[in-house]
Amino acid sequence: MSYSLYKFHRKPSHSNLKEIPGVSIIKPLTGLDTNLYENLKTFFNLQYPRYELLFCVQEHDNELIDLIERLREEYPDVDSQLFVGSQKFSSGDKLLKNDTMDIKNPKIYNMLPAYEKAQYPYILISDSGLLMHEHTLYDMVMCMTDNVGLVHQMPFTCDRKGFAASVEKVYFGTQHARMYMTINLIGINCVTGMSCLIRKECIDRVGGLRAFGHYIAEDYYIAYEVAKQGWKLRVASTPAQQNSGEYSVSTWIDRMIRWCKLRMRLSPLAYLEPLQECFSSAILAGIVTNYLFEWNALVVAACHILIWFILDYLMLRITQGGALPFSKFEFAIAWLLREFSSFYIYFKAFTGSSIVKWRGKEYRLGSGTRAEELSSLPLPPPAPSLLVESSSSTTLSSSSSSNSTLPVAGPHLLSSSSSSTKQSSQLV
Ligand SMILES: CCCCCCCC/C=C\CCCCCCCC(=O)N[C@@H](CO)[C@H](O)/C=C/CCCCCCCCCCCCC
Ligand SMILES: O=c1ccn([C@@H]2O[C@H](COP(=O)(O)OP(=O)(O)O[C@H]3OC[C@@H](O)[C@H](O)[C@H]3O)[C@@H](O)[C@H]2O)c(=O)[nH]1
Repeated sequence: MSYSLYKFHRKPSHSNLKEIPGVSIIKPLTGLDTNLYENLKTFFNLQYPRYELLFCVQEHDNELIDLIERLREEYPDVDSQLFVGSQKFSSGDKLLKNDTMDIKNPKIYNMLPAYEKAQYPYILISDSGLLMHEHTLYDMVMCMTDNVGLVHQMPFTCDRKGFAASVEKVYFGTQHARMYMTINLIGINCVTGMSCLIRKECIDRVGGLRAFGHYIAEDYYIAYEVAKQGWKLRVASTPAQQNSGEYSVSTWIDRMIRWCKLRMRLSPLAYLEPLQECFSSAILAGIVTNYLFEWNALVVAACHILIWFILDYLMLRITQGGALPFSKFEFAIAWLLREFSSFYIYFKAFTGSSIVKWRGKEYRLGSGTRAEELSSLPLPPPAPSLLVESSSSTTLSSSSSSNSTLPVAGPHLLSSSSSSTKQSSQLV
């Protein structure tokens, strides 16, 4: 709690904006979410001197493309490009079908062409459901001091209507925030890839984003690699504002089961997670104090739960940085539901199959979240080349990939060499 209080919602230090490096913001998109227009719009309004927006549409979707085009027309001064999935890999490119066959992570697959085109030294991987405050990019860059290689936002949520939104906010602002901040405070890699500002050189050094394509938990491996190269990982001063329009308690539970399955394969410590929940630790505290001091176990457990509940409320207020959008009564109900549903989530993750469903596709998780897809990714078509639509013109580009060595199983990556060249020419 103290670390969050120290970390969050602080004003960034002032510095000479001209010295700030450019940022290539990669937005992997899969579908038309209710809030997508509103969310993407915030990226065109960022108060930052030099950035480009690289939109990646996984599969051809006219409505989604129209929405992005509308925004790009509204903001002609913002440098942006659109990469459409079905047109991105071609026989004409050096990034050939065979080179992409080993990429199982669909988010990585989707982002590849944008990464190849990114022109700035920093890249920001930013998930589709995020809304960004106009100063957040600047704040994140300010956190990227000389020894820092990756700045990540702790996942949190915007204020949205409905009980499901309250449950999500309570989860991300209490249990998740507590663990996320604690683990980061003690310097262990705990990075969620929802909103990550990364020095591009760190990724280039291992052959580009494709080097992480084997794993579903690409975020963990990216952070692992950055740290291995001697850089520090830092939590940003503002939490990520998830603002997806499609949410419900069951969607949240399914997502948490998927995340838990990932963590189980990243660290055996994940199996101890149930022990750090309020009710299980209350039972343990009751038993232990009864054994040691003969205290009344029920009273100890009740006090434990009450104190925990109050501290969780404070933690949520700290993460929110202001008033909550629901009453204390609603907080209590959402908190109880969150606490009890956690055991269901652990049970399903620990005892369920190794298959996870992500955006309609299924993947079998192997060791270290190494993935084997059960429903295939869209294969590269025999089209002439990679189509890139830029804000000023439409260009035909050929991109190249590296001859990188890909990560090995388990939470370790092998360093590899990389070489990449880029060319582009006007479309006639
Ligand atoms: C007696 C109590 C023992 C408590 C042991 C607690 C072990 C906790 C382990 C993990 C909790 C992490 C929760 C953070 C949220 C991560 C969200 C997430 O799942 N994100 C995934 C999807 O984006 C992502 O791929 C994973 C990222 C990081 C996973 C980190 C796993 C290693 C954790 C090792 C922790 C040791 C902590 C010990 C200290 C308190
Ligand atoms: O098939 C897919 C799935 C997802 N994505 C993109 O990946 C991003 C995250 O997807 P979701 O919002 O569905 O999933 P999550 O929030 O659970 O992802 C999170 O957990 C898993 C990690 O690997 C991700 O880095 C992290 O963002 C979105 O921008 C989405 O559009 C793809 O581009 N293709």
